[in-house]
This record gives sequence, C-alpha cells and structure tokens, in this order.
Amino acid sequence: MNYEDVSYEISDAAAIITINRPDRLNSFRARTIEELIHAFKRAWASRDVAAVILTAAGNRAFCVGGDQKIFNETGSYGTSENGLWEIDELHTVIRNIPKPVIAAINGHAIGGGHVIHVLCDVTIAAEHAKFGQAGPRVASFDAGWGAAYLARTIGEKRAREIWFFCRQYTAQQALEWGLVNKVVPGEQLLDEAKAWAKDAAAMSPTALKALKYGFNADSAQIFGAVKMAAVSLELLGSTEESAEGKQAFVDKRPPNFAQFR
Ligand SMILES: CC(C)(COP(=O)(O)OP(=O)(O)OC[C@H]1O[C@@H](n2cnc3c(N)ncnc32)[C@H](O)[C@@H]1OP(=O)(O)O)[C@@H](O)C(=O)NCCC(=O)NCCSC(=O)CCC(=O)c1ccccc1C(=O)O
Repeated sequence: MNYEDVSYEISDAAAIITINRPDRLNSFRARTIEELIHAFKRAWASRDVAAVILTAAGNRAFCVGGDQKIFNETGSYGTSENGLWEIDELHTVIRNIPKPVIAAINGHAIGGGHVIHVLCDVTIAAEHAKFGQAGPRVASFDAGWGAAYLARTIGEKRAREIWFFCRQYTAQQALEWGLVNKVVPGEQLLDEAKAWAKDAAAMSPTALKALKYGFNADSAQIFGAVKMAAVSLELLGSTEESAEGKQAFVDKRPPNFAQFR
C-alpha cells in the first residue's frame, strides 16, 4: 500500500508510525485510518519490530480527530481504498497487536486523536501537549472505548468531565490524572519514546504478548458497546444536528444545538 497520510520507519527494534497531515493538525480521514491499520499490521508481522511508537508530524498536534472540513464538504470522512470507514478496526488493532504501543504526543491530542492515545499501552507527552475530547461540540462522540475505557483509565468523574465539558488539559494535568505515563520537553520526546521501546525490546516477547492480552481481557466486554456506539454515531452523522456542528466548526462560530434538545 502506498502511504499518503502516514509514514513508517524502523529504528532499532521500534516501528515509528507517524501521522502526516500537519496542515490539518494531523486530523484523520478514512484513508489515514486505513493506512494506520496497514502500518500497525506491518509492525505486527515484522520480526524486526519489538514495539511501536505512534506519533505525528510537526510539533503542533498529535491528532485532532476526524477531519471536520472533509465531513462538512462530503458528509463523511472521505474514501479509502477498500471503501470502509474503519476507526473501530484501528482501535482493535492497537489493542490486539501483541507488542507494546507507545504514544508520543507532540501537541494537541483532541477528539478521535485523544481516543487513539488512550488506547495505546503507554503515553509519553511533550510538555506543550494538550489533551481533551471535542466531539459534543461538533455533534460527534465515541461512546465505546472513548467513554468506557477512558473511565477505566482515569475514573468515571474525570472521564465524564472530559466528555461533557470538552475542556483542554495540560500535559502536567494529564500526568496527575494517570492519563499519560511521562512528560518530557518537546525536543526529547522521540528519544524518550525510543528509549522505552528499547527497554521493551529486551523483554520476552511471549511474556509481553500474554500480559497485553491479559490486560485486555478485563475490558474486552466494552467491545459490544463499541459496535452499538458506531451504529448510533453513523445515524447521528446524517442529521441536521450533525450538519450544524460541522458547519459551525467551519464557520468558526459556536454551534446552535438548542433546537435539538
Ligand atoms: C485542536 C484545536 C484546539 C487547536 O486550536 P488552535 O491551535 O487555535 O488552532 P486552530 O486555528 O483551531 O486550527 C488550525 C487549523 O486546523 C484546522 N483544524 C483543526 N482541527 C481540525 C479538524 N478536526 N478537522 C479539520 N481541520 C481542523 C482549523 O480549522 C484551522 O484551519 P484554518 O484553515 O487555518 O482556519 C482546535 O483546532 C480544535 O478544537 N479543533 C477541532 C477538534 C475537533 O472538533 N475534532 C473532531 C472531534 S470528533 C472526531 O474526532 C470524530 C471521531 C470519530 O468519528 C469516531 C467514530 C467512531 C468511533 C470513534 C471515533 C473517535 O472519536 O475516534
């Protein structure tokens, strides 16, 4: 597969997968998701890879979720080679790849970009990184992993705060909440992630694989809600409420959702 939206390289025993749409703050479209899935499966299959580092181009954003401009223009997140919108499959592959996935957060991790980092095994953040959900502002949501797994990670009250009020949180706050594992100066981010990957590479791969699946077992029942949430989000996407959210984003004005209460 030819990558347009991501890059893939191997450094020592780490696969470095980089989201590469900096002009759209590394927001994703259907093609981005398809390429990310491909890159993760490539890392899964490779004996040269012991751990995956997921990061993004530039120092402004890790990923700010779905590309709202494309959605506003076309009513979807665009086309992929196989014709599918596979955000659920990306989440699944991050959970199921039997190697540690290290998110290296180089800026804003917002909306669907925040969900992706939450699902990574560990997160290292640059000092200037910002965290939060934004879906309810544009009539979107992830009521599957995005809600339930976030609550498992940081607790119900904090998860509900993040989703219901759509605020942004500093890297330091994220560290205090257990949302990230370590905060480093931006210029040290990739080296720090590589050092973690190097440490993981010294471990028994079978032990890491079994541990990852053991950790996953406890939250596996969330998957049922993931599919239900995807169906309801798809339905919301075809409504006037959704159109108002996306149009307001493009117009740079607050949405008027009052009529949909
Ligand atoms: C991230 C911001 C807080 C950054 O703010 P700031 O630094 O002031 O920069 P801006 O001037 O706002 O932005 C610069 C430039 O980038 C454009 N841009 C920003 N975000 C997006 C985006 N998401 N899509 C397209 N373009 C974007 C912005 O318009 C500017 O362009 P100019 O042309 O220069 O004006 C701030 O930008 C911000 O809050 N962004 C919006 C974040 C957002 O709403 N994200 C979408 C949330 S919904 C989502 O992610 C859907 C996910 C999903 O579909 C899903 C489905 C099923 C299961 C799970 C999921 C899932 O959630 O993963």
